[in-house]
Amino acid sequence: MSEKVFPKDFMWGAATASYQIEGSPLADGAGPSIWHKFSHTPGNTYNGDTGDVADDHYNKYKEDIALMKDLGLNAYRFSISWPRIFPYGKGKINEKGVDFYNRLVDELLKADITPFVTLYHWDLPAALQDLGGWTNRDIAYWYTDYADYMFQRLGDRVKNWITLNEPWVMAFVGHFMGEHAPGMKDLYASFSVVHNQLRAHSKTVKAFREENIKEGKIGITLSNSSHDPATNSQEDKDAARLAHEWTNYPLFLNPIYKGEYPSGIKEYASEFLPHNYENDLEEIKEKIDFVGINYYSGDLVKADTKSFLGGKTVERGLPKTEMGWEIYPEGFYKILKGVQNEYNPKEVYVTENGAAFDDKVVNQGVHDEDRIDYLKKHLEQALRAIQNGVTLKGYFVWSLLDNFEWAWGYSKRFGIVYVDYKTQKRIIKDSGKWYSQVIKNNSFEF
Ligand SMILES: N=[N+]=NCCCCNC(=O)[C@@H]1[C@H]2[C@H](O)[C@@H](O)[C@H](O)[C@@H](CO)[C@@H]12
Repeated sequence: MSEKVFPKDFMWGAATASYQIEGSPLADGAGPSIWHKFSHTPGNTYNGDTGDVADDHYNKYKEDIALMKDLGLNAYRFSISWPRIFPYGKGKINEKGVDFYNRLVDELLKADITPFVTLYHWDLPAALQDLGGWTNRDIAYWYTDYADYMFQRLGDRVKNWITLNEPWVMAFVGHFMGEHAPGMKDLYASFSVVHNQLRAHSKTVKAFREENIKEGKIGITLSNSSHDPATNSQEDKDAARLAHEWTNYPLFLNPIYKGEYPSGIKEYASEFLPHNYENDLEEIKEKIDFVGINYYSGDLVKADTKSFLGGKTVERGLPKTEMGWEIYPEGFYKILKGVQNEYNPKEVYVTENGAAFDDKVVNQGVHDEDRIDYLKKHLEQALRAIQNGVTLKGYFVWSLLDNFEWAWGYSKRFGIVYVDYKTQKRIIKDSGKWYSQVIKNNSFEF
């Protein structure tokens, strides 16, 4: 393999999420999600932005799939909105909700685009939050019933499934920092949410195996930031390792692959884990087919007794994206290589990588050289990882379209396609044209 070309059959895609792009959150019998309620609660999002319209993808999906085809994508990662299927989370089924995803999948297959379906990308049915949401142990059953129903309805055409998107962010940003739905600030709740997501994930993997979906594969998508010690001191090294075990893939892959939480979590955070959590570990240890890795940035960690798990992040002084995240492509390699070394997964997919920049339309175009530079530098590290033994099979850029960036609303643009929210017009950015060339050449050099 030449040093700049990706393996033959490497998968090139783009990723999105239901609440961030679809709009029409309550259309055709759908129930409200916790993000519908959170964004409609004053003060929770920038400018009071909500997902009521977003990219209007619920109505414009055919146009957007034609865009994906123009770009030459051979895969597309999207999420299903649970409350469109089960408006109250369980019980009554909303056929019109199922019908939307049936039409979406059929249109993708017509365009020769492989669907990668995320079953949960944070939009929990609000009715389940009223019962405690992810802090209620019974959610493992409610979620598995929902997932199994989707396997039955779409499994004949959808072969690649992701159980959960970024369970760490949902657990801690949503239940400890309070900046995401459901807006809780309770460390004990956060660790219960970690544990119940793992229980739900593994029960669902078991149900998936029983559905016996021909050539079906199932995995999980995890958020990661590359944490390096601020100095060579033992305190900083220990703090960086703990930050890694807590916020990155080990918190979930250790239980899934090894049947136990990372040693640092057991040593320094066991008081926050649910009572008798050990009784669930055997069941959580359920084989998966691939690991999904999300990566955006890296940071330095400095020992700090006042911070949770004794470490605080400090900056390197590197250039930043519009999110204020430092651009650290080497960290991408470290995370990918680390997953392979520690768990040796059969397959790895980059399920999200991308950046927000201050995109402007100039002469009907968006000349986002900064995003091209970011993507190129990260793809170089992804190829380096493959050349060093990482079983990386595909890459999904975040995101296809500018979209609702959670608490930041529409103020941050991650798309390779610009969305004019006043007119809903799409404009392929220079980065989208560049990415289209990457796919055509299977290389970032052409
Ligand atoms: N470990 N750790 N990390 C904390 C760092 C979290 C950084 N933000 C993300 O990962 C979210 C992910 C989300 O899937 C998508 O829905 C968001 O739109 C993107 C962009 O924000 C990214």
